[in-house]
Amino acid sequence: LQRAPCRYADLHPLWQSELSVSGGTRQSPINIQWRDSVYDPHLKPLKIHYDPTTCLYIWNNGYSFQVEFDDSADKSVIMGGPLENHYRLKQFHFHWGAINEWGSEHMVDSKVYPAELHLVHWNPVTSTSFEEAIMENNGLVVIGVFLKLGAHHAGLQKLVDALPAVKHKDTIVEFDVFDPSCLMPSCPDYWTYDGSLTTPPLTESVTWIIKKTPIEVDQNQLEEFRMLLFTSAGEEEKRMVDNFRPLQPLMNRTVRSSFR
Ligand SMILES: COc1ccc2c(ccc[n+]2C(=O)c2ccc(S(N)(=O)=O)cc2)c1
Ligand SMILES: [Zn+2]
Repeated sequence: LQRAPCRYADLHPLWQSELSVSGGTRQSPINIQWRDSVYDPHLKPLKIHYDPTTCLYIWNNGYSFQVEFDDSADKSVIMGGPLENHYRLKQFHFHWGAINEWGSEHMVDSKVYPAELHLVHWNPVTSTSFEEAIMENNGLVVIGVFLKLGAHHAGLQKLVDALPAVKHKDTIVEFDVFDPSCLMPSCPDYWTYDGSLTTPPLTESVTWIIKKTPIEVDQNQLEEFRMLLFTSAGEEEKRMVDNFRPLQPLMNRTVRSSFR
């Protein structure tokens, strides 16, 4: 199913500036062709250790809602998989569509999901801060998890219940204890490839780890995402939907899989 015609003029200002990054050779998102991915037996299982007390707050940054974590120590970290060392969790956010027929950034054999979760981590060994890591070659690791329409997701509901408090751009609400591991599918299988941020500054600093198995969320939960606004209080309301970047060319890249 092709995506809705994506007229750049309709795009949120954030994306209007980027029709393509001049000279980009490893841009994201991409369509993962399962049969072209290469099984790599050297890929280790991904190890995730998130400390729920490092969760700080939720905020609406004008292109998604984002949950920020205290990344001042190695408390919420990932390691293993394709990674040389551990990476610290900085934030997670989502991308979604106006309707269930589209919304994810990555696709699998051209299959698009209604939403996609991104857990953003940075390399504290090669960088002293997230902001610095954004500019480093492999400064960031983003874990992508597809959301599909299905059963109610109890763990996600705690997030959904807080969304009305961050309806408008630049609003924030405290979010004390939350373990994002509850948003990970139990299946360990993933694809991995070298890519970029999918919003400006679009820097080519991301090792992507895309989980093969989606998590299930129900219709009401997706509709709560769609109640958020791109706009600040007092501005003419623009619903926060279709905050995904169009597919980017694979160019000279191979997608590796952790599974046969
Ligand atoms: C230097 O100025 C910056 C730096 C980073 C910014 C940003 C604006 C939005 C998101 N970020 C991000 O950190 C960011 C952007 C995209 C993604 S994504 N969708 O996971 O590729 C993750 C994180 C501006
Ligand atoms: Zn994202």
